[in-house]
Formats: sequence, C-alpha cells, structure tokens
Amino acid sequence: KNPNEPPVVFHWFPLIGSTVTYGMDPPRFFKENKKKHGDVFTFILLGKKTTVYLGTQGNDFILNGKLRDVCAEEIYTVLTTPVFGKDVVYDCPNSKLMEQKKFMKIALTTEAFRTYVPIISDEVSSYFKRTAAFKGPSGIVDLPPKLAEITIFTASHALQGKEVREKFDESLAALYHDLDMGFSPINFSLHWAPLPWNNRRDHAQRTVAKLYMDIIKSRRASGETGAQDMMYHLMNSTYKGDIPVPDHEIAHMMIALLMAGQHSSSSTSSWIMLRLASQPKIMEELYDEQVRALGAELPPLTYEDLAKLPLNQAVIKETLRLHAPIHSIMRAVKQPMSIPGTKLVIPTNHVLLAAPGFSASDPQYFPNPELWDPHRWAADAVNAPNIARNAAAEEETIDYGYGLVSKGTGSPYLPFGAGRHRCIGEQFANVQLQTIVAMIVREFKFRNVDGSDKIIGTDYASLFSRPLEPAKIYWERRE
Ligand code: HEM
Ligand SMILES: N#Cc1ccc(COc2ccc(/C=C/c3ccc(C(F)(F)[C@](O)(Cn4cnnn4)c4ccc(F)cc4F)nc3)cc2)cc1
Repeated sequence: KNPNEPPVVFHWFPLIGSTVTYGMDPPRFFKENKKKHGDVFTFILLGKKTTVYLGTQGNDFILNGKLRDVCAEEIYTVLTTPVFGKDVVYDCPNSKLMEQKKFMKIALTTEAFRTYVPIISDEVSSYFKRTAAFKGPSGIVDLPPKLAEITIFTASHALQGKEVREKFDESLAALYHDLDMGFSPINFSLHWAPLPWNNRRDHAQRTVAKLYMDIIKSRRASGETGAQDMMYHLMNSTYKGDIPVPDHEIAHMMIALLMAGQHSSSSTSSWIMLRLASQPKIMEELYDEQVRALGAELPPLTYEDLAKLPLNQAVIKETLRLHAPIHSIMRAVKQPMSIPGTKLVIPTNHVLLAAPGFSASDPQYFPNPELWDPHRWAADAVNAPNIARNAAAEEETIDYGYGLVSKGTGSPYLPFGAGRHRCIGEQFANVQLQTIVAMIVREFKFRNVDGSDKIIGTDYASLFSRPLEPAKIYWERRE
C-alpha cells in the first residue's frame, strides 16, 4: 500500500478487477467509492489501473491537464481509428486535431444554423408523415429506434449534405450499422481481435470512406459550391503551411462527425421524449410556450424562433444534466502527476477518468438532483443553480487553436467537456435537438403507457449511455 498513491477499490480478480461493477452502473460505482475513499481512488478497468478524480477539482485536474501530462489519443485511438479511418482525430498529433477542430467549427456558424433549422424541421415532419409507427390518431411505440432514425436523417442532411442524406435511404444505413458495431467499449481491449463484427466494421469503414471520396471528386469536378455544408468547408481548408486537407482525411473526418453527432443526439433526444412522457404537463407547457411566442398558427420554425423558447432550451439542458451521453472521459498519464493539496502522485502506468456528470447530480449544486425539472434553469427561478446565473460572468476561457473554449473550472455541469478536448458540436446539437423537440411537441402528446411518471433505466454497456430498450410510450396526435 503506497501512501503516495490513491486507495485501490477492492477486487477479487486481477484483470477483470472492477470492470463489471463499474461498467454496469458507473454513477453508482462512483457514489459508493466516494463514500469509502473520497474523491480520488483507483480501480482496475480491463486490467488497467484507472484513477478516478471526482468533483469540480477532478474535472479541472483532468480536462485542463497539460499536454505533457495527459494524453487522450493514446486511450481512444484503439476504439475510434478503426471506425473513423486513419490520420484524423486520435490517429494524429494533438496539434493536428486542434487544426481539424478549427476546420469543423467553420461549418458550425449561426449563418449555417439558419439554413439547418428548415432542413431539420422538414425532415421531422416528413418522417412522421411516412412512417407506419405513427399512423392513425394514437398508439404505442418503442421510441429510441424511431429517434435514432430522425437524428440520422436530420444530422446527415444538415451537416453532411443532400447527397449523403439520400444514401441513407439505400446502402448507407446498413453500412452505418456495421460501423456502429465496432464502436463499443469492449473494443477498448478487443479492437485487434479478428471478430466477425470487427471485420464488418473494417469493410464498412472502407466502403463509407469511398462513398465520401466519390462525392468529393464529383463536387470538385462539377465545381458547384451548393450548400455551405461541412464537406464544402473541409474541402476548402488548409493546414499550417498551406497544405490542403487530403481527400481521405476529409472522408474520415466526415465519418467521425457522423458518429459523434448520431450517438450523442439520438441518446439525448430519446431521453428528452421519455422524460416528457413521464411528465406530460411539461410537454403541454412547451406547446403553450410556442403558441405564446410564435402565434397560434405556429408558422414554420426559424433559427431566430429558438431563442424565443426558453423552456424548450431548458428541457435539453436539464436532460443533459441527468443523462450525459459520455459518462467517463479518459486520459493516459504521461508524467507522474501530483494532486494539489494532497501528497498523492499519480504514476504513468495509470489512466485518469473524469466523470463530469457525477457533480451534476450533487445536491450541493442542484437541490433535489434526481428530479427532472427544466424550470430549475429559468433565469429568475429562486433556486436556479447559482452556476446558471454567474456561469457566463466568471467563465475562464482559453484558445487551443480552434477558438476560445471555456475551461469550465468550478462548473459542476460539463456535459460537453472542457479544455483542449472540449466539444465543438454543442451549438449544432442544441439547434438540432431544440428543432426536433419543437416539431414533435406541435404534432403529438406523449404519456407513459401505464400513465405513471416512471422513467426507464440506463444502458451503460455501450459507448454512450442511453435508455434501456424497449422504451415504449403512448402517443396521440394533437388535434
Ligand atoms: C448532446 C450532444 C453532445 C454531447 C453531450 C457531446 C459531448 C462531448 C464531450 C463530453 C466531449 C469531450 C470528450 C473528451 O474530453 O474526451 C466532446 C468532444 C467532441 N465532440 Fe461532442 N458532444 C455532443 C455532440 C457533438 C456533435 C453534434 C459533434 C459534431 C458535429 C461533436 C463533435 C465532437 C468533437 C470533434 C470533439 C472533440 C474531441 C477532442 O478534442 O478530443 N459532438 N463531445
Ligand atoms: N467489458 C467492458 C466494459 C468496459 C467499459 C465500459 C464502460 O466504460 C466506458 C469508458 C469510457 C467511455 C468513453 C466514452 C467515449 C469516449 C470518446 C468518444 C469519441 F471519441 F468517440 C467522441 O468523443 C464521441 N463524441 C464526442 N461528441 N459526441 N460524441 C468523439 C470525439 C471526436 C470525434 F470527432 C468524434 C467522436 F465520436 N466517445 C465516447 C465509455 C464507456 C463498459 C463495458
């Protein structure tokens, strides 16, 4: 027992360690071990010494770690590179990732979002017109698979372009599924194994990358600059020293963005709809908010309308507080790291694990934390989380080469991470989710099949936490 290293969580077997107890329910695992050991403790995850550092100090220590101390790509590349393809995101030096994030952000501007809102709302309306599951005046439906379709259609059309969207009606859906099978935490250790799903993943990656490269070639040949979508901007970006982005890297970044957007948004939109079914009153308040703000005839939604719907925005914020799709953020330790205020030094054979979502359920910051209550975010709410009020005010920011990002120091609410690796898709995700929610609220009323206010459990077994399936709700068309 080394007094300079964190306490180790008791475990029976050396390799398995605490993988199963952690993997089944990470928040419960964190809570139990925080009680026994405090905010810093080590457990064995798939044979690796994994040191958790909870709370806002832990978030700061890990997410704002220096490049020489912590490394993301060393942990993530085994999982992401076989799915995305080589030379992008975690298969290149961090300095190159920072440039790639700068390129991706160029297509994620408010002017681009103005064009995305009509695209997304049309995709939602036409989905409900054509799908069999929502025929007639009312019914019962298993929601998550339907929302996964809605998110892939809306994100691919808005972010990836019309050509890609049309491919999802044919081959691309099946190929996307094969890619997706490779995107599982088991591949943190079995990524190399010639398992059937890894072979299908590799075939799908090559086929999808080729599909993107063909679109790039045809766009370059025809010279049309149609929609200013992500592909257009990546094709017109250059690395330091005026080096154009190679076609295969454009294709691989497009796959990365497709995977990022799809998993996070489909999980979040599922949780939003399940929470609205458990509290139908809130869904009625959302409808009333639109009628009050936009008029009873509910004109076609515009980007500017979204800012007039604070409750609609709060619903997304509150859902991400309780259901952050990424529950664990991991970094390799490159140099021994001493934890300020303690005599602890984290050695280089450890992996650091931050769990920003854990502090978002801490009653110290959010009274009655398990209650899903979007009103807690209202600016004037008497018990509004004080971070909501002065967050913008004291926000420390820093630029890693792709624009100013918040360091999130002190914030107990970081569903999009913080620091060098912070999410660049936050604004797009909010536009997409707010538009999807607003369009669904116009057409339907949801409630639980048994009329209760129960909420289904969480499936932590995949890479992104999501609702257990099936998750059925009762819907009826608004007259
Ligand atoms: C509700 C939606 C989303 C959530 C909750 C979310 C969450 C996160 C988190 C927690 C990180 C930090 C990961 C780490 O530090 O290891 C991250 C990074 C990132 N996300 Fe998202 N994300 C969302 C949507 C998106 C979308 C729509 C895109 C693309 C259009 C995207 C692209 C990225 C990228 C490129 C990074 C940078 C990774 C790095 O620098 O290492 N995300 N996201
Ligand atoms: N046996 C067993 C067993 C073992 C363990 C467990 C449970 O243990 C764990 C541990 C850690 C994790 C980590 C989640 C994790 C990390 C990185 C990424 C990502 F990189 F992929 C992403 O950030 C995703 N992203 C960003 N924004 N939107 N999506 C991303 C970045 C850039 C990019 F361009 C595209 C991207 F999509 N994705 C997810 C999940 C589960 C269960 C069972």
